[in-house]
Amino acid sequence: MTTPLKIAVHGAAGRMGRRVVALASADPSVEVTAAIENDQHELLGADAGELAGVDTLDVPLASKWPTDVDVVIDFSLPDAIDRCIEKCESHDTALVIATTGMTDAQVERLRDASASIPVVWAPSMSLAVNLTMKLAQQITEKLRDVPGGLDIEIIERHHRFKADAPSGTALKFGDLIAEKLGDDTKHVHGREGHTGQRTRNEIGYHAVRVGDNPGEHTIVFGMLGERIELNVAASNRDCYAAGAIAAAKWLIDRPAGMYDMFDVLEM
Ligand SMILES: NC(=O)C1=CN([C@@H]2O[C@H](COP(=O)(O)OP(=O)(O)OC[C@H]3O[C@@H](n4cnc5c(N)ncnc54)[C@H](OP(=O)(O)O)[C@@H]3O)[C@@H](O)[C@H]2O)C=CC1
Ligand SMILES: O=C(O)C1=N[C@H](C(=O)O)C[C@H](O)C1
Repeated sequence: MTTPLKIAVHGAAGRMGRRVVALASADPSVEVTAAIENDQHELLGADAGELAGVDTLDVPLASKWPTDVDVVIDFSLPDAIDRCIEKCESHDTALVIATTGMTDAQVERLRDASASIPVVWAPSMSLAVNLTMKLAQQITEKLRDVPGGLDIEIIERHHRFKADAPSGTALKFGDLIAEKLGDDTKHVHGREGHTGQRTRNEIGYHAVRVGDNPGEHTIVFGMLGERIELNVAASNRDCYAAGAIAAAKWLIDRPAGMYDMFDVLEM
């Protein structure tokens, strides 16, 4: 039997961190060896397995950076990202980064780090979401020049606790669609007041925050006379956690570089 992959979960007490710990603890090919949290967290010292609702793992929630780790899986906050990148770089540890809402400077920093460590960065680790992104690109390509014009709007729905808007996934859908629409695409966030008619080259974004929705994206392709709507909705967070663990396993054999879930899923 091969040695399990040693994983550290960054943001381990969060909604996503707990699901990564739970799924990883049921997978014999990986082992959670560290659970990282901020140094003020009220649950520091608690067992990561118990927090995740599974067996005791003898892995305490800690803020100190671990040394003996193969891959860090991050689901945290933009404020926590700089340290995470710096530590992975200095410890030569592969990094799966799932946090959304990073600044442009943080993305640049991540790209710099990927010169020396392998990184998977994706706003959605879900297989279904990534497949839907490809479908959205295909539909855009086919309908782009339809007589009467094509209007594309992105509606995302998430739980009331989400801190960033629009979702990282909605923004990625928009970027991928814009690649097919052309360079003059405008990204318009919500509408209010006397906006005038919709222009031809815009993508509209609408962020809905309701209850405990774990993530839903609808891409509307509106034409004169008919409409397509692509909808992809999570019913729980395990699609993201499973995708992140798959990314960690895939990443361990890769050279330094910046990868995404299209690479992991071979799409
Ligand atoms: N790519 C993907 O597939 C997905 C991405 N996400 C993204 O993942 C991120 C986390 O989501 P979610 O789990 O719902 O959020 P939570 O707020 O539930 O979890 C974030 C965790 O990170 C912790 N944290 C804060 N600061 C630090 C630090 N310095 N070091 C380590 N941990 C820290 C938080 O602690 P505290 O509570 O004390 O602040 C919290 O426990 C979001 O950006 C979200 O958009 C979510 C789902 C899927
Ligand atoms: O915060 C969340 O919950 C999610 N965030 C990610 C995003 O911003 O795209 C992914 C998923 O939709 C859940």
